[in-house]
Amino acid sequence: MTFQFNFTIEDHLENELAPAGDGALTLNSSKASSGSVSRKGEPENKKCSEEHLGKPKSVGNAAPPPEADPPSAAGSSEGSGPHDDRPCLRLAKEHAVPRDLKKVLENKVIEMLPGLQPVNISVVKTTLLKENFPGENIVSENFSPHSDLITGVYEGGLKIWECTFDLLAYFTKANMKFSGKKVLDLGCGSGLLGITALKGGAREIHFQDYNNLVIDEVTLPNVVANSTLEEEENYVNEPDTKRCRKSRVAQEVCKCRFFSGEWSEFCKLVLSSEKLFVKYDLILTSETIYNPDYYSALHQAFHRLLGENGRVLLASKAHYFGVGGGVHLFQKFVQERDIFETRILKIIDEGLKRFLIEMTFKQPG
Ligand SMILES: C[S@@+](CC[C@H](N)C(=O)[O-])C[C@H]1O[C@@H](n2cnc3c(N)ncnc32)[C@H](O)[C@@H]1O
Repeated sequence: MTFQFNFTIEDHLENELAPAGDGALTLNSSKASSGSVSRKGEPENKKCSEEHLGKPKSVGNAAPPPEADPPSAAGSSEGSGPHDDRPCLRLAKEHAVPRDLKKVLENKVIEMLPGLQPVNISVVKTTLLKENFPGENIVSENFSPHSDLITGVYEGGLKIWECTFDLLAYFTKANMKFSGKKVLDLGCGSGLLGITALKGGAREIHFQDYNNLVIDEVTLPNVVANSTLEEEENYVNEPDTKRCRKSRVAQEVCKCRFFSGEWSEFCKLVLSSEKLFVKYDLILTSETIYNPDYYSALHQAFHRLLGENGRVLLASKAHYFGVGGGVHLFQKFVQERDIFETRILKIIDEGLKRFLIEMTFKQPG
């Protein structure tokens, strides 16, 4: 099985992209994957007030988040709780897949990702990353070079986070079956989890990321690139290779839908997009519980979108320094809501401690 993604984010972002004079440019990241957070700038499609954004997170501050009840979440149907303070709501939208799939890979360079992945992974480098950011206001000015994301502005999807590889390894080890399933890669970033499901024969795969840019520049190109490579491998000896390849790639990509936006907005969008929305059999999510302010929206998304016999596979670091979230806090949050059962599938105790967790409904049906 071969994977690809479309950039090595560190190459592009480690240098802290300076904001262009017009304020268009915007990204900042570092190799550290500790989940340190800074807040800067405002999302394009919805400017947020200070109250909505919540308290600034200081880099490297490992203090637990406040336990006192913050203001209740606007529009939340799950009631208030210790972490219902909702940050800015970036509106959700579905991204159209271009008819000409070749265009998606224009200016992208494909290369193998080095490392010890359980599967071969290659990378599509986005050479024009800087220039390709019109409109998405991810401002880097004064943003700490050690931050991986900016709360409410850029939520980290341009980087491939460690726990994605933990889940990929688990899929291989557990001989995970995707065939015929409807799958959501929630907080997808590079989209590797969803791509794996696609390759494994999933019936339908939805990819969601907070940022438009991530979907357009990273997730979608990766899906197309992986479908393309797969075709090249499979059909290399067949006579009418080209025609065959085209149609098969299109068929694969047709199984996928791409969304950006904040989780509760995403929920609203997908639930209203079809009269009888068929819920997901499987929700895959990696490194999405770093911020306790998002727990309500995340839990609500699981609750509203997971099929009654479905399961969530969640990968996370034990703790996210600087942001305050982590496995213990999230499990406590889930227990308090009493909707899901959680089960630890695996603990990875090398470097930063990490967990793979399964969530299922307590009372299916
Ligand atoms: C740290 S990144 C992880 C990306 C990817 N899953 C990985 O493991 O490489 C967190 C992801 O969750 C998404 N995310 C975080 N908070 C969100 C929110 N409140 N609403 C929607 N998406 C959010 C971001 O878009 C981002 O892709």
